[in-house]
Amino acid sequence: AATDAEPALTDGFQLVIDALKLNGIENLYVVPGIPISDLLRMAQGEGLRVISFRHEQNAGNAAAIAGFLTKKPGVCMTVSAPGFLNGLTALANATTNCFPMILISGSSEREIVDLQQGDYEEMDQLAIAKPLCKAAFRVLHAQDIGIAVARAIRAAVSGRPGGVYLDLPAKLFSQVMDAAEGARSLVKVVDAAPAQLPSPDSVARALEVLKGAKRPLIILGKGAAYAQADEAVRELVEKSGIPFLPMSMAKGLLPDTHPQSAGAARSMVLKDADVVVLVGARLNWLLSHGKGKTWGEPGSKTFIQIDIEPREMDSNVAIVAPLVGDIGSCVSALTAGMAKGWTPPPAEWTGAVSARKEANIAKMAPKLMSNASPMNFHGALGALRRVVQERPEALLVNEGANTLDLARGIIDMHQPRKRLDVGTWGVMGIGMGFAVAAAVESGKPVLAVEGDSAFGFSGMEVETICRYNLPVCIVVFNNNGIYKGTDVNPTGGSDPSPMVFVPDSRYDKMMEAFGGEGVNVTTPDELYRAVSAAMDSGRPTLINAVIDPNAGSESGNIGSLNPTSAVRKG
Ligand SMILES: Nc1ncnc2c1ncn2[C@@H]1O[C@H](COP(=O)(O)OP(=O)(O)O)[C@@H](O)[C@H]1O
Ligand SMILES: Cc1ncc(Cc2csc(CCOP(=O)(O)OP(=O)(O)O)c2C)c(N)n1
Ligand SMILES: [Mg+2]
Repeated sequence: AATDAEPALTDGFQLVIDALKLNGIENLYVVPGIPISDLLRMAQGEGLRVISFRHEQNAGNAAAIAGFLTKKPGVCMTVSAPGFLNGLTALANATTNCFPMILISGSSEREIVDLQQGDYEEMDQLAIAKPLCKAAFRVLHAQDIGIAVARAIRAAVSGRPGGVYLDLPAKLFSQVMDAAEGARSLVKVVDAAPAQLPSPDSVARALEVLKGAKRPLIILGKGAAYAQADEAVRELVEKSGIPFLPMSMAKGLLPDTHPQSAGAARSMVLKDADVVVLVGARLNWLLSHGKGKTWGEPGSKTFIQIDIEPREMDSNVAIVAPLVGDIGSCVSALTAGMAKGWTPPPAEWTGAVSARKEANIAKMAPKLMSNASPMNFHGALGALRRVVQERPEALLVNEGANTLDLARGIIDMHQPRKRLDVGTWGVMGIGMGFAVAAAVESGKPVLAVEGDSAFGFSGMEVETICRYNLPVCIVVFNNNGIYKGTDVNPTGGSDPSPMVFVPDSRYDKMMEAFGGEGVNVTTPDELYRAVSAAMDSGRPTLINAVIDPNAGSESGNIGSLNPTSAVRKG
């Protein structure tokens, strides 16, 4: 504090907190330890919400999905070296999925790292982070903290969002400077993610191509969900009359029950469409790279692509009408262009899509009514489908193989940004980090539908969920193993197959260990009632859903990606 003789002073601890608060950061997802424990105590004391995890990967995943949900960078803080490394998978996953997050890690002093003198948790973290994220910065002087935080925020959310690493050597925190000078060094970011308008020529070109379509299709990707341009997207779909196909985390942008949704006719529309409009969706492995039998006759497709990243165009196949800009600006420009004259797609196309969709829904319906016990995936997911339909506000977290692939098609979503899953990388372990941040950021109930293997990657965070008393209901689809629970050791030896777990285990007891609710269910009806009760109570709940170990298939729907040996028999 200031006295007449001495000017007021501030320090690195305070400047980091001030810089984050000045830029609207409210929540920190962390694992404490040297050199950030005091920083976290101070941050909490100054009104930031500090959510403390059991493993940095989960804190990082929480920050990443917080970024996806809020369009502000989620902030994860870790200790140096091992804590930093544990956060890297989440930082890389955020960058791959275009989620804005900032990983802030304490680190050793440069002079010790550069001479490799063996400090406590010594590592050249900045160099290691750089290839895995969108941008990486280090701060050596307290007066640079303000500009560094501003740079990190803008790097995370501008253009294609992604992960940013900010390296803070321990001695930075205790550096002292004049408080007034410190205040002047802070930077409040202006227009961090500016609208990026498409060129009029590119809009005209895209409209020309679209007008010539006989069987057009709109594919909505998680970029379209992230953009929060929901009304503009709805207008494009409904004004154009074009069928739409939502990618996993774009489900709910328009309800899956929307008359123009082609979700239940995915194979047909990908094969038969002639002009495809990609809206914030990459033509990567999830869309078979825009090639092969998924897409019908070679050369039978014309692609229009809306994306904020110009280099995404032609990544896999030629894009005849690239629209580079932000989703809202591009979609609104297209809709405005249609107002000057637009003919909806031929009824034979929209009719054929609807007919196929209705037929597929009718074929699936009886499977979802299955009351078999032990449950199969369809019966269990039929019950959860009803819960989500009755509770459209709830957020749904989903990971696993069969548990993921079947839930994606069976559980309809009714509102935007409610389905949060493994995304582009198909990474296991996002579950509990996503569930915590979904509850913290939205204040809404969260339903996490987890394969038993997937749950195991982040399961220790049930204690975190209990500690903050979060409204999270975890359903573990317990089929005793990875993909199935039936694999056996081919030698007949005492070791179990590497693909199976302790049979008939009770994950619900884990939640009870920390004061949450644990329930064991063996029928879809019991599952429906237990989840409904959990959502009503808002209490941390884990439901152990017993699934028939025979019910699954190897790797869910992507078994074809597995290499097979040509020389080994059987
Ligand atoms: N605000 C935005 N405006 C335009 N494009 C965006 C925006 N945010 C993200 N994107 C783009 O959206 C795309 C998301 O693609 P992807 O992650 O493959 O979605 P999905 O897996 O749902 O198909 C990325 O290429 C990214 O550059
Ligand atoms: C970080 C990481 N390590 C391993 C893997 C490989 C994998 C993909 S899916 C999966 C778990 C499937 O078993 P689960 O029980 O969850 O689901 P179900 O089919 O319903 O039984 C693994 C281990 C991935 N994707 N990421
Ligand atoms: Mg399993």
